[in-house]
Amino acid sequence: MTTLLELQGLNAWYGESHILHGVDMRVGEGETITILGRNGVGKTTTLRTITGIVRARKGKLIFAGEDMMQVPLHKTARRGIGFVPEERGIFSTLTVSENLLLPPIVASGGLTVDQIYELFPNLYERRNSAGTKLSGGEQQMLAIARILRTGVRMLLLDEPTEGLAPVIVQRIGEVLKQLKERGMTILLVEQNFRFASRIADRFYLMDHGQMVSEFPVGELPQRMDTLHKVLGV
Ligand SMILES: Nc1ncnc2c1ncn2[C@@H]1O[C@H](COP(=O)(O)OP(=O)(O)OP(=O)(O)O)[C@@H](O)[C@H]1O
Repeated sequence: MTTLLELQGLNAWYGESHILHGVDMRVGEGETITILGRNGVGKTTTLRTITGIVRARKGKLIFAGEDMMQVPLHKTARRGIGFVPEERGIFSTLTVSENLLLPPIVASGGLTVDQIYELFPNLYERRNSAGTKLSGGEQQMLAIARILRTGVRMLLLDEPTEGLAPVIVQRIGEVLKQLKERGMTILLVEQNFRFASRIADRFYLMDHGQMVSEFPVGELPQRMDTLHKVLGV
């Protein structure tokens, strides 16, 4: 499998705070990877460092063969990395369809608005509703949907199921599966094992700003006891 994203010895800082202490990770083209770890170990910071939002960083960060350390923040999306942050970033005064059309197209091959509405029928029903009127689940779907239009090659998702009802979590899982079938590469930070085990090919376990283990989804059952201990869930 071709490597799409590679991190080697990645370090990152917020001011004086050293948060990532040499992260090593590889994501193959078309793979779905989940990062697990307790609160505060650096999962979100890993995603923010990959996207270039965190600039105080050192180490190797290669995306599609290109050294991303040299790419300015405003150009990272154009390289094909789409980030859905935990706070979702929906514009509350704009309608669903206006939110959808906001991010610029960065490459061909993205979904059309019609394809997006096919994938998210509830967003079609709410296309004229303002962002403020949406439920948490609808906001999460809109945050994912609007990136699909842009033609990115890789989706970074930060805890997409947090605080959502089981039926919505299931729907988001189905959408991610369909995206995977279309060849999308997905990197997910997620606490919900059950959700993650339905879509992930591999897992990385993070602790103290490093990846401490890596395993395929098939090994999840025998690792459950250790994971429960490490994650405290
Ligand atoms: N903007 C910031 N400035 C300074 N420190 C930060 C900032 N954001 C996060 N941190 C700190 O960096 C560390 C790692 O945070 P991060 O959000 O990456 O953890 P996480 O594994 O994603 O956990 P969580 O699930 O709680 O978000 C934490 O100690 C956190 O307090």
